[in-house]
Amino acid sequence: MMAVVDTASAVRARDLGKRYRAKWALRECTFDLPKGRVAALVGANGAGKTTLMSVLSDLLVADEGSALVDGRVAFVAQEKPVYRHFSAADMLRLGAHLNTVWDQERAERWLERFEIPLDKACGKLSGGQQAQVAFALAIGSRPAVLMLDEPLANLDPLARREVTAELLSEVDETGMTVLLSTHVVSELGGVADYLLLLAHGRLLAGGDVDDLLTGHATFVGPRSDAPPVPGTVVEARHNGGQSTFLMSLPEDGPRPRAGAGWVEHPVNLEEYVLAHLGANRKGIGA
Ligand SMILES: Nc1ncnc2c1ncn2[C@@H]1O[C@H](COP(=O)(O)OP(=O)(O)OP(=O)(O)O)[C@@H](O)[C@H]1O
Repeated sequence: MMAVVDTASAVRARDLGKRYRAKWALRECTFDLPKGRVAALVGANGAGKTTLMSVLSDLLVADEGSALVDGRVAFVAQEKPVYRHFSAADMLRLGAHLNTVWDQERAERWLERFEIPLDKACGKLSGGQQAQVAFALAIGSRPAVLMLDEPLANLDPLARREVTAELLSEVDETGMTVLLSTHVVSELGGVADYLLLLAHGRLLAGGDVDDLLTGHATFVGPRSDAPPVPGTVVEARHNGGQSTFLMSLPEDGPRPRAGAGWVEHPVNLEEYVLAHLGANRKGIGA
């Protein structure tokens, strides 16, 4: 992967595509991820999240398009690989040996923070604890861009909250950029400030979370086949005498207002993601 010089983007992808034999797993993927952000990569099973991260980390070669990453990348794969017979301390020694840049204190601090024993064989740690060792290794390598494939998957709810909080403070302290894939959309609020939404290998939406959410609204009112404002209906639900429309509002012109009887609500990140994924469930056809 070529390094980007003098740009505000940590990752720049242009028409990125990757196929496994004849089947495209990623197609026409274009986005700029600004530096210092925590970006959530979200999509259904098989949407192409791991493929995208693997291409950005140079583990896979793209079949079309280009990707530029600014600086060193650390990628923690879904399986959170650690050597079973190595202790956490051994893993950190390995990290120090393998990485040209290594911050032992930072890596140790992560393990201490999550009370991971340093001397126990990783094979005897729980899945969540092994994940913490893999995170500590990645953090210790002081990456410019940290990519985490399903970092929250093995963690209990409290650990999920603590890991995301720690990641935010690492971002604050180091200015690194984080790209994390997850299915735990309900816990992204206040964590991710950038969203990449994938469906069937294509990018449905990419951008600043606040911008994306501001451009959407939910309207609840009397049962109706048509929405109360112009725009694109992302999701419509009809319940008894009531209709609910989650709308993507027109980008140009003043913000539309619904007529009497309709109440407008802001859309949160989870509602946004679920509505868009639901709308694209049937497939796009690569
Ligand atoms: N090594 C491979 N060989 C063939 N097809 C593959 C391979 N890896 C992934 N695929 C296919 O590519 C598509 C994207 O897979 P990918 O693992 O990137 O999705 P994902 O969004 O990470 O899924 P999940 O949420 O289940 O981890 C899927 O259709 C998958 O079956």
